[in-house]
Amino acid sequence: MSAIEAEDLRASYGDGADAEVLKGISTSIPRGRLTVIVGPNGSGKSTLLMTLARIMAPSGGVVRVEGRDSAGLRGRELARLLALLPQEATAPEGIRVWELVSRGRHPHRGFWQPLGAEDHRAVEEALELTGCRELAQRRMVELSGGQRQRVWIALALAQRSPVLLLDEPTAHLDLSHALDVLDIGVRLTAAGKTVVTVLHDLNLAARYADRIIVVDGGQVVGAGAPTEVITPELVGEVFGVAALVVPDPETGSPLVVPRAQHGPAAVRAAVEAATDIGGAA
Ligand SMILES: Nc1ncnc2c1ncn2[C@@H]1O[C@H](COP(=O)(O)OP(=O)(O)OP(=O)(O)O)[C@@H](O)[C@H]1O
Repeated sequence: MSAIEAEDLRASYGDGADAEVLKGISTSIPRGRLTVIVGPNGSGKSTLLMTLARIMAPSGGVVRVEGRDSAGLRGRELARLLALLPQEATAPEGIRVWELVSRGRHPHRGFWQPLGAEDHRAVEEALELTGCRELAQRRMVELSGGQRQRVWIALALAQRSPVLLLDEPTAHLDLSHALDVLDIGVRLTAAGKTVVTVLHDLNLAARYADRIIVVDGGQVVGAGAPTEVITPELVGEVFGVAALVVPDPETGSPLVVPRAQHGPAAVRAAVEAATDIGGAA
């Protein structure tokens, strides 16, 4: 069964046909798998996640989370099923890491209710999984961009919802930490959770995804296993980049290699050709 199903999902940031950003998305997110959403800047990926999480109300269509129509769920009920790490989260001024991560426990208790033993365990586990234990007493403002990002992931994990939506969780992370975050995603799916993440790096997407969903112009233009979806045609049509797609020699997952017509040699040749033309004129 699917963890999430969207049917003809629509969303707008204003009135009028031009304002529609999601233009009838129908897709399913398999339970217990890692699904990666890719697509060009501005294609609607964040809007899709926010609409699935009901941070943003859809203008049409249906979202079912764990079989339940999300429109009929109260905020706290939905938060117990699904956690969203938005692209740009802002921490309250002066807050320390432990306290911020503990806020992930709000859906499980009254706002003013003190944390119980289970809440403490969930926070500690989330800090451990994200390698943030040693940061627990630091203030968010003192951390590097990458450290902060891991704390935000810990906050989403502390919610202990079966479905986790992560909007570009590897932004600001160096390669090693990006791989760590995606490895956490795999570990979570091995434990039965459903993870959906937006990524820009097609090679990491292809390596980690059980399923890739490609969004372009507010519509799903491809979905399936990485080897089915990541093709030179798709990379050309959706991202406007001429590329070779070759199998990773170790894992077999598709590797996207931009063609030699992009890159310094090609740019220098073009500049030289333009200068020659200029000189001849
Ligand atoms: N608050 C807003 N008000 C008006 N338009 C918005 C708002 N947020 C996003 N948009 C527009 O909606 C479209 C989709 O934006 P969205 O952030 O969902 O794209 P994205 O695929 O996540 O982009 P990126 O890869 O750059 O993060 C874009 O055209 C964007 O300009």
